[in-house]
Amino acid sequence: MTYPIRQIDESAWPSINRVAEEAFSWTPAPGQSARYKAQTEFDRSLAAFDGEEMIGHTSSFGFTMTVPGARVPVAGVTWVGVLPSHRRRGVLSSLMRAQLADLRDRGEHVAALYASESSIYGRYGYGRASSHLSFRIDKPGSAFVRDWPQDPALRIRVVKPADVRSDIEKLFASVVARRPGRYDHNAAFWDSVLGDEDFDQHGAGPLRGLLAEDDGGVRGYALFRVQQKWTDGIADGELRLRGVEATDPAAYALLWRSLLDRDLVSQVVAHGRPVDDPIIALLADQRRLRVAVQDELWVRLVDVDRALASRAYTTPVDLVIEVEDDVCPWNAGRHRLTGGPSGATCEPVDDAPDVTLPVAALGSAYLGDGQLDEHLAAGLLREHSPGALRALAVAMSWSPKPWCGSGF
Ligand SMILES: CC(=O)SCCNC(=O)CCNC(=O)[C@H](O)C(C)(C)COP(=O)(O)OP(=O)(O)OC[C@H]1O[C@@H](n2cnc3c(N)ncnc32)[C@H](O)[C@@H]1OP(=O)(O)O
Repeated sequence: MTYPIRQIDESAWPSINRVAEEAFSWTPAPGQSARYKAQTEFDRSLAAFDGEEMIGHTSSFGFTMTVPGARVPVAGVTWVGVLPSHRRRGVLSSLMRAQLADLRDRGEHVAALYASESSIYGRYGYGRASSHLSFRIDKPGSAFVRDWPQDPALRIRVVKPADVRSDIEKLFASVVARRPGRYDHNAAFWDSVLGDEDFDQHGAGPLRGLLAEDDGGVRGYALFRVQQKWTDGIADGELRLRGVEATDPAAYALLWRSLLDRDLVSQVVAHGRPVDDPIIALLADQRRLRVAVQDELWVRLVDVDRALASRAYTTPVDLVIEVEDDVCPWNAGRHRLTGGPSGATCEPVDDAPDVTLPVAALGSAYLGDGQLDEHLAAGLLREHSPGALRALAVAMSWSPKPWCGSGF
């Protein structure tokens, strides 16, 4: 049985909400549903119907995202859900195909998402494009290395985050282009983070903030909550990091030092941090960082030629890539990629291929995470010209490592 898919508008919000509440077993906090509605780009929303009943939904945000050497439009896919009554009947597959075709019609060539489960999106040509860390640092033993960067001009200011919104927005805008995977945050994003309407859901008090600044202005901020706790009469609080950004290493280090030194706190817990977070190098005893790694962004090249031509490459590259793509058949075939640090071209050709890759492998390498190396070592990719895959893997890798840091 197939279920028709239609673009929807704002009037469908109660149905979208219902699909999300049931699919995710989600109970919106007061005000949360209205906020999500305000963020939804209805002209980018598609739904599947069984008669009059909405049974599945997907949407996307129109982002500008940093990629190696450039900033490009990216569809940030979100709100994907299918009613429990209609699971495993191909509804998601139909929605994904319709969404990718729609993005192509709009002239958008890259899609990205955070997956609720990592086994879902590979079949639609998405590849794991970045990873992130969750970690806990116990305060005792959290000393920094002896030569950690310190700037006597810097000072810490305790703030209520909503009161310094423009400082926070400006600071974030100044760092967003530094690392692939980061996207511009609009007013609705900051409303949601700094408005802190659902703070009681976190069980750790309101959002708190610190600014690192000197006479010239703000050089960094940290956002966090603190869960108060006493164990056997001893202060045992937990500081939960929401975000920390800085323009320079000294400001970053000072913010972290202030978080780790907070009174009545025995540990700092952070989720969704970059795999090369400088805090790792700052800690003198790195075993104090109890860490877990997980997939973060999944990337899909909607239009292989335009996507590959939109980024820069670490080393010169000139290869014919044969792409396998049964979900977006317009991508299937051979493409010559010619490029280097200052840009690239990519065009369809009939020449003999140097490598054959599933489109998901290109998605996983797109932001520079070096995933092609892993796929190569795992024996998952085919090369026809010896050394071609290694050359492509090196060219597509990038420093710093990609990281998004803000789920959507
Ligand atoms: C970007 C985001 O929004 S991520 C959020 C995704 N949504 C959720 O996690 C909410 C809860 N889950 C759901 O709503 C649904 O189960 C969905 C959206 C994950 C799947 O929807 P369905 O309509 O059941 O998927 P559909 O029937 O099209 O399945 C297609 C294929 O994916 C597989 N699949 C579906 N869900 C999952 C899953 N959670 N894990 C692994 N495989 C899955 C199916 O087995 C099927 O495999 P096949 O192609 O080999 O036959």
